[in-house]
Amino acid sequence: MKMEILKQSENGKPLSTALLTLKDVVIARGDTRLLEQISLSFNTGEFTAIAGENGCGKSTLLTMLSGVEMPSAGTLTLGGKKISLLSANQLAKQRAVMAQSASTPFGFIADELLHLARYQYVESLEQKSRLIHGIAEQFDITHLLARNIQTLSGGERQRIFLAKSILQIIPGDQNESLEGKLLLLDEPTSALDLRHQKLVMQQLVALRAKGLCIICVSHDLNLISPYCDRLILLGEKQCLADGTPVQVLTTDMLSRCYHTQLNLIKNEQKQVFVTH
Ligand SMILES: Nc1ncnc2c1ncn2[C@@H]1O[C@H](COP(=O)(O)OP(=O)(O)OP(=O)(O)O)[C@@H](O)[C@H]1O
Repeated sequence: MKMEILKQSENGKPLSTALLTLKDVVIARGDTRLLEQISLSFNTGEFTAIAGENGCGKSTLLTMLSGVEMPSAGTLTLGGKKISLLSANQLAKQRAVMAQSASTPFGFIADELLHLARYQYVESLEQKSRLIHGIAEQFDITHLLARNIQTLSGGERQRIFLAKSILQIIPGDQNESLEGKLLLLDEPTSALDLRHQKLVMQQLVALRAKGLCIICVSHDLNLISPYCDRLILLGEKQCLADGTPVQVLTTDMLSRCYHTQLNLIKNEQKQVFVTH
C-alpha cells in the first residue's frame, strides 16, 4: 500500500505515515456549510480527539471520513487512494465506525452482533470465537454476550458496539500490526462509568501502539486529553486549533471555541484540566 511519508527524523527513518488525508474539503448539510476548506492528515499509530460545540459538524465530519457520504468539495484519501473509489468490502476491512447512538433495529444477541462484525473474514468458527472472547474480555463484556442488545444499559451497549467496531478491522492474529487501519468513534464513552472510561481509554492506547489510527469525537476533554496524541478543536466552520492537548487547551482558545469563560488547572505531569 502506497502511503505518504509526512515527517522524517534526522536519520531519515519515517516518524509518521499519513493514512487519511483531507484536502480543501467542504462539508455541508442541506444549504448550510458546516466546514469550509479543511485540509488535514491523520497518521498511522496516532490517537486524535475532535471536540467543539454542539452542532459545529463533528459527527458530520466523521461520517465523511468514513466514506459513507462524500463531502461537497475537496478530496479525501485513505491509504493513498481516493475514498470514493474504495469498494464497500475494502472499506469494511480498513475502517470501522462507531456512531453516537449505536443501536440495532432488532433484538440481536450481543454475541451474534459481534460475530456479524467478522462476516467478511475467512476464518474458522473456533478462530472467530477465540478472537471475540479475547476482545470481550478486554472491554469487560464477557458476561453480556448472551444478552439481548435491547435490554442492556447505555454503558453496557456502548462497550458492545465499541468491541464490534474493533472486531470489524482487527486481523485474526491479535499480534499482527494494525497499520493501515482506521477507527472512527463518535462519543464512545458518553455513557460509561469512571472504571469503564479508564478501561476503554487504556484499550484504545494499546491499539494505537499497534499502529491503529484512531479519531475520536468527544466532549470530555478531561478524560481524553491525557490519552490522545492530538486534539483538534472545530468552530467557526474551520479547524480552530490542532496540536497536542497542552498546546490546544488555552483559556483563550476554549472561550473562542465554546463561547464561555473556562478555567484551566495544570498538574505536576503538565497535563491540563478544564473546569467551569
Ligand atoms: N440530516 C441532516 N439534515 C439537516 N441538518 C442536519 C442533518 N444532520 C445534521 N444536521 C445539522 O448539521 C449540524 C451539525 O451536526 P453534527 O451532528 O455534525 O454536529 P456535532 O458537532 O456532532 O454536534 P453534537 O456535539 O451536538 O453531537 C447541526 O446543526 C445539525 O442540526
